[in-house]
Amino acid sequence: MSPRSPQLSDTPVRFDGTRLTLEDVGALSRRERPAELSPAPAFRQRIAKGAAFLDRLLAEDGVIYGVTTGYGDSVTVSIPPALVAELPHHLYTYHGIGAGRFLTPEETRAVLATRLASLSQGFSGVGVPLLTQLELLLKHDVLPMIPAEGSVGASGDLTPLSYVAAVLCGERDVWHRGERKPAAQVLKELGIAPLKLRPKEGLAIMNGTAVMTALACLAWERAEYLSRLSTRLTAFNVLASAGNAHHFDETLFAAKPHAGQQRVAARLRADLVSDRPPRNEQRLQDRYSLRCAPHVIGVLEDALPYFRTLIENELNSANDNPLIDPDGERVLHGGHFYGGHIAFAMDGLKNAVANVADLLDRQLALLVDPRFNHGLPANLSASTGARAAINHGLKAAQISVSAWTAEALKQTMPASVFSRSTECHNQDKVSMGTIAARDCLRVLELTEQVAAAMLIAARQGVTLRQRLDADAKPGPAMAAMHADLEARIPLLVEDRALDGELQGLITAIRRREWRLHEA
Ligand SMILES: N[C@@H](Cc1ccc(O)cc1)C(=O)O
Repeated sequence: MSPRSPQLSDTPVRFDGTRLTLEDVGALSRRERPAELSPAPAFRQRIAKGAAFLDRLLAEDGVIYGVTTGYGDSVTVSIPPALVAELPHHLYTYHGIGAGRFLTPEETRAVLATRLASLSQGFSGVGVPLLTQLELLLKHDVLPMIPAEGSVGASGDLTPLSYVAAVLCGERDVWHRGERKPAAQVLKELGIAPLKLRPKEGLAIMNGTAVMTALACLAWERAEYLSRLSTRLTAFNVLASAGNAHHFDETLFAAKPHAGQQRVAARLRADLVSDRPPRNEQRLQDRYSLRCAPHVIGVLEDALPYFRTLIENELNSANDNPLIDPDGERVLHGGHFYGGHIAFAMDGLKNAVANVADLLDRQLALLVDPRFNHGLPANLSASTGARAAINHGLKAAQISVSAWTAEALKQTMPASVFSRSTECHNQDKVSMGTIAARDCLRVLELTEQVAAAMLIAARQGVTLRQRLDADAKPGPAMAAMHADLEARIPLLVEDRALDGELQGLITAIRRREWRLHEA
């Protein structure tokens, strides 16, 4: 089985207000495709029209929230005309209080793309130069250093996005060509003039859901792959532990009409070539972690399309405040920066993924235990004879899997229920969507570790089963994957440290190197 190469393509992801997919964001985040702001005159005119309307309104002495007033609860403070131009720069300046880890380069590119998608809707009253500046950051891979913590997710992601706003204006630090540098220096080297924000542009950049939505796009792709991978791993575990393929019978699953669950069962049938599976003489019904695998993975599989809709609707939304209607020439004051849908999607996704980690952990517990694995050696050690006594096989790998699973399960507390009133009670109900998205990424990371260890167990367990039973044969796709695993991981006979191999497998999972049940 040859590893899948990155899906590089010259076809740009075009920003013109038409619908983007989360795969578009994923491709931009990995630099598999370039970004392009549409040059179409109609698109650019529409953007310019909103900005021109805002200028006119301002000249006619209109009162516009966040342009001629203070921010948030300070809406009652009027800004003297002479200071209006300085206001947007104050917004990002006082929000420069983020903390925690920095977003990764991939996450940061996804944030830039997601903000550009929102502003390209043409409802934010920004000028074309702001959009062009975001496009340039993506093009030249100039990545604002964005601290991950400090957003309540319902004035959008104000504090983390202040780092984007500041960099567009040549302030704070960026990650560029593998180094942290001052934004001013990098923009200068690239011949990019720092932006001077127009009225409302600070709010347009910051008062939205781009950080949580970007993280959600990346999380969804990882979860989708884990759904397929955990199905394949289950098939390996059924084969290795001489379990029953008849638990995944087509008629059985037709009687319970969850489409995703049915899909998982069909994938297991294909892997286990079990149209008419033999009855296992050792045990008529397997334990739940095998028998109910479609019922656990199926929850994730059934939730994914719904979560995709939520994430992509947010991605393709104007989510700042106020919105500027360029056609109706109205300023629409609302609360589209509220990230409730992403919060719900990420709280739900982390729960479904952590349940899969738990399922795999239980499967491994059965597989390494000679009381449950139907004839395989303890800890799947392949060592025989006198040396068998000192070799411990996958004992520590299984303990690690238990630790990672416990940590994943611990992250599943919903973030959205921890709303608290903040900012002088202007933001008195907030989404916590960014925290939910970060939790979800952590759960994914831990579950990928679990899955990587399970790949080692699958390689070992299937080889050992086939030594006992030459008829234990998987379907062709699964056989090819086992051969690939044999090439990657030498059979564990004498004890060795497995961390290097584990890391290699984690990387392979992140790169989605195995094609799994693709149509
Ligand atoms: N999201 C707030 C705006 C806001 C911006 C910056 C803040 O520091 C606080 C609040 C609103 O539109 O009501």
